[in-house]
Amino acid sequence: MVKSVLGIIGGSGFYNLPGIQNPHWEKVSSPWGEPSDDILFAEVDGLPFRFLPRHGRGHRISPTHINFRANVDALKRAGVTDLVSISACGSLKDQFAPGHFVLVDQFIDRTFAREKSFFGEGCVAHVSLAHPVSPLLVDAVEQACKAEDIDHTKGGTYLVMEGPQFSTRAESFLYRSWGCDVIGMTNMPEAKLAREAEICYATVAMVTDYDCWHEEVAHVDVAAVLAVMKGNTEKAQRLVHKLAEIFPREHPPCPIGSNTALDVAIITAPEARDPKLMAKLDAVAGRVLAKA
Ligand SMILES: CSC[C@H]1O[C@H](OP(=O)(O)O)[C@H](O)[C@@H]1O
Ligand SMILES: Nc1ncnc2[nH]cnc12
Repeated sequence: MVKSVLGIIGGSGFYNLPGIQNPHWEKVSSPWGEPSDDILFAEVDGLPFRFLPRHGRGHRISPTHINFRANVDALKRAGVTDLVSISACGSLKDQFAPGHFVLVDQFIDRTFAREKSFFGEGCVAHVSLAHPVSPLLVDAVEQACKAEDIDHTKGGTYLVMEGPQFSTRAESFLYRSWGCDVIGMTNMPEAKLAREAEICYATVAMVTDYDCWHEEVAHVDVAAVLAVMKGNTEKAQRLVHKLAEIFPREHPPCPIGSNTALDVAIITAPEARDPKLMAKLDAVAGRVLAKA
């Protein structure tokens, strides 16, 4: 049995986790460049725990400039088996009011200025993203929400926009017409890269605003986001503590194969693979490369 290592990526407003046992920040180097920050290593009742602030402490990095590959690779090197993203988002549905948490299960990726794969020239891979989040991990997050009495909905589609500007009203209405539930700027390519790295992934999308489609609510700005974010972060920190407390110490196999995604993904013949790229893939694809 594989031992679980729980990783959290903290989004806007969530840059640290007070009250955790044996915390220390460690620099984890990655061949994919600079991660957003050092990683906070800690333990919760024997469960290894890792935390990375997505925008860096002090919120220095905008969505487009986050090095998602370095972040996911560094978390993989830090041993993470399960990764929960905690994200601020806009709501595209009346029933998801500010303060509500949506445990997203689908994404539409509209980003266009980001590196989206560890693979490419010298080794081509196509992982499945039909089910981008890992059901057992979402179940555990939901259990923690219930235990902490956090108002939440399981399931929902997160539209990922490039940003950093918020949407136009026409865009907001378009995404509503597509049936999307929430909107943000960060969960792609993060979810794609987690799948390539065989890390189980889930997202807690914490609603801060109604974007700009609502007839009775002013369009989103940073002040509106900040006004709700503090309360959301306090709830998210409680949620993370509870999740770590209840999380299975032995990692169950993922029913959708998140942790074996590369078994059927790499198409490049072994003799045609670029040794330089293969060296960079040592952490992400180590499990399958060791077998080859
Ligand atoms: C400060 S509001 C916009 C900002 O917040 C969200 O980031 P994160 O997912 O890291 O919480 C959103 O995607 C934008 O990057
Ligand atoms: N309305 C919105 N659009 C994109 N990202 C967001 N993050 C928080 N609110 C958002």
